Amino acid sequence: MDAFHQLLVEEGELRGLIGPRELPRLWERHLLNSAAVVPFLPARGLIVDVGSGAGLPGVVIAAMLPQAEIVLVEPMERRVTWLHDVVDRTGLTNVEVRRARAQELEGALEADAVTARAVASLDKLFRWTAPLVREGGTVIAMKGARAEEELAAASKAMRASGLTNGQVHEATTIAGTEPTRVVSAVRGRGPRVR
Ligand SMILES: C[S@@+](CC[C@H](N)C(=O)[O-])C[C@H]1O[C@@H](n2cnc3c(N)ncnc32)[C@H](O)[C@@H]1O
Repeated sequence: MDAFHQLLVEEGELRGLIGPRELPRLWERHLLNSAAVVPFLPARGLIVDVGSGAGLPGVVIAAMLPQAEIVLVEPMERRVTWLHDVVDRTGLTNVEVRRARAQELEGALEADAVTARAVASLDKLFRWTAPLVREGGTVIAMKGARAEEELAAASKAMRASGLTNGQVHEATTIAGTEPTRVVSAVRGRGPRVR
């Protein structure tokens, strides 16, 4: 985590990944915020982070769950290059980087959980990520203060994608840091309705 933080400090702004105002608050706003999803994930198995960008939350998850396999999915070449550099320079051995849009990977991955932070509206996310999750697996989306409203608005897309049990959880890592909202949904049994 320290090595990742250091890389973001040294190169994050230069490589267009993080705004200058974010640098002093990388730990709280980005790294600890990303760490808040970890309790919602399995300690082992395949976890796919869609739209990883600078590596959030995927790289943080990989560092915190060394027994899980993490696939970072990112379509932008520049960001994919960065993610490969991060993997090389942090020495993480449980990470694979895939250059793709989530929608292009249907049938290619059967994840135990898929995560996404600041990637798209929930209705889009449900449609993009549900096909990447095994039955009984979970979709985990990090959302802001309006998570409940967004979940209500996306309930049709959630069901149409074969997901059930949509819930909003408030999550924090250490006392004093701003809580974040985590939306979870489970891939149900039965045929998906499109
Ligand atoms: C606002 S950034 C957030 C990056 C990171 N998750 C974070 O929290 O800092 C959104 C990222 O999602 C990626 N993205 C956009 N559409 C996508 C799609 N259909 N599939 C996968 N990634 C996508 C973008 O290239 C971008 O890197």
